[in-house]
Amino acid sequence: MTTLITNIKELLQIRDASVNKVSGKEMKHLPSLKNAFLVIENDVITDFGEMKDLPNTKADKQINAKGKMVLPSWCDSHTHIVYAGNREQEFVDRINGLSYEEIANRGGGILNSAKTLQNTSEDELYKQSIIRVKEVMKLGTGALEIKSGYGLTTEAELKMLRVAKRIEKNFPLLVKTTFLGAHALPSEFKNKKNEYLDLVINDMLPKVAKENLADYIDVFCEKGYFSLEDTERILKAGKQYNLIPKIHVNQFNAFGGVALGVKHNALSVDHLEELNTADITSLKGSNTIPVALPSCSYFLSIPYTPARQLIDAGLPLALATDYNPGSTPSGNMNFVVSTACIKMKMTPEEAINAATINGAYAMGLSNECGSITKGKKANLIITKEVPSYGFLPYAFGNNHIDSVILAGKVIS
Ligand SMILES: N=CN[C@@H](CCC(=O)O)C(=O)O
Ligand SMILES: [Zn+2]
Repeated sequence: MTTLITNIKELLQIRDASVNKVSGKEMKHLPSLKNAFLVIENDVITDFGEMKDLPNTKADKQINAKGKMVLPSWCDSHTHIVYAGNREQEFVDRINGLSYEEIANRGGGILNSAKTLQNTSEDELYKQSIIRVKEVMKLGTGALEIKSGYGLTTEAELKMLRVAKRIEKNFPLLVKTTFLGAHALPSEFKNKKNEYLDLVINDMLPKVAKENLADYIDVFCEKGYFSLEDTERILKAGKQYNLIPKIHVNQFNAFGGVALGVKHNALSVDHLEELNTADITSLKGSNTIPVALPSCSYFLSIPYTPARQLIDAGLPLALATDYNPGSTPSGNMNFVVSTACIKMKMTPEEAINAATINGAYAMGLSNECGSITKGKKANLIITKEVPSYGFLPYAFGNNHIDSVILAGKVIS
């Protein structure tokens, strides 16, 4: 099956296959072609160029993108999209003055979601989760990292990851899965943190690995959750099963989580709302990419990750949603890109780079998606008629997507 897209006003994010991420000043550039065509064979991009060089291709399907932009679909490298129920009541509690921390200390927060999920069947969890998956696909997401961490028992953690694997199998998205058994300390283990870590390491982890349920390992490294020592124990245990770290650090406190991630060759360190000079220094020269989650900052009214400091220090930066019921009940990457420009002073070029090629890197998918490159998956966004690509983050909150192509097929 050959699909030909013609008359593209501007084809964005054209990259050579050798580019796996962009850093520092390079993030200001978004290579593009004006008045372009693109050819898809089955699910892969096979050719593109300027309309004047359009080959005599026999296409089964032709799409006229006159006045429209085409760009790679969003790569959302940090989500908790598999969850049960919601935490709308906590949202109202916060409006009425309670803090995120106070709610968690009362047994709300992650433990609240875990209780709901433990009492939800695998089929029901799948049913609830795919509503969100279908919604984010329509919003232009073509690659999704999915974490466990709302199970907190062996059975429930495995249930979450099996649901994530079913999503991978049944949808045209690229999916990577992450085991986050150390997301919060269940109340049964109060004052017995080491016993819970033993359970994560000696029971959950071997079972996750045996069923091949995870690509990455994550820990919520934060005061009141898991310390540097706890995090290191988990990362070392994950290494025995070839699970690469992708960790939650510096959401509320900066105390060395970034350097620890770098030391353990983390693929990414995520959140970073609190960041100090030592954190930036430790990232320099490493293969670890920082990931910012602006929708979380927006929803919780906490600081935004200092994107300018990171990029101006020559580092790469990725953007993701953090879609979850507590701190970010939204999986809209378009909103993330706009918010990064508006609140984090990223340029449209930087934000689009961060949400595509760098997002793909942050989930180990740079060979498969994140740019318009021959041989990469045909996961694309076709915008409505817009004056320029900068209009996408500028006219925030509006839907600029005309259609989404995933694995070579128009899905909406
Ligand atoms: N910070 C840790 N985990 C999630 C949210 C947890 C929750 O409130 O459910 C996050 O990334 O924000
Ligand atoms: Zn998260």
